[in-house]
Amino acid sequence: MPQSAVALEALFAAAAAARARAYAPYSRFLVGAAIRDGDGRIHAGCNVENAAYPLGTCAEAGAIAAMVLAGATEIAEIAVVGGPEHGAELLCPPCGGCRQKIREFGGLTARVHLREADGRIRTLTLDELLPISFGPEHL
Ligand SMILES: O=c1ccn([C@H]2C[C@H](O)[C@@H](CO)O2)c(=O)[nH]1
Ligand SMILES: [Zn+2]
Repeated sequence: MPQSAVALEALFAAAAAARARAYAPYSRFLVGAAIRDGDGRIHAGCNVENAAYPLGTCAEAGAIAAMVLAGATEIAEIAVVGGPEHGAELLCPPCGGCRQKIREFGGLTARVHLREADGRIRTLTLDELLPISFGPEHL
């Protein structure tokens, strides 16, 4: 079934609103992510950096934590937006660690939506972003 453009717009709007809350005083690269769970609910997160640099967390991790706190454990789709604080939005693909975190709750079929600098939306499955991956069913 083709996805409604309105529903996708709502997911990107939630990701952009989360990005506006990002705490990124060190990289000054602001990221927002929004998940639609298996029940259609949206959960968002932003990156949160730390003076002890490696302790910073990605926006996707924040959105996953919000989803789990809300009682959901299935990622149907996730939108990610990012870019420098004082500059145009850029394509912001999830880092390797975030791909694995999405894998935990989204399986191979979770859809990952990214937005190009020109506004064009690119959609990939988790399996395309993280082929031959390790997941909960291996244990
Ligand atoms: O998947 C990613 C990759 C990077 N960042 C954040 C981490 C850091 O705060 C900033 C620059 O790496 O972007 C995310 O939020 N998600
Ligand atoms: Zn990440």
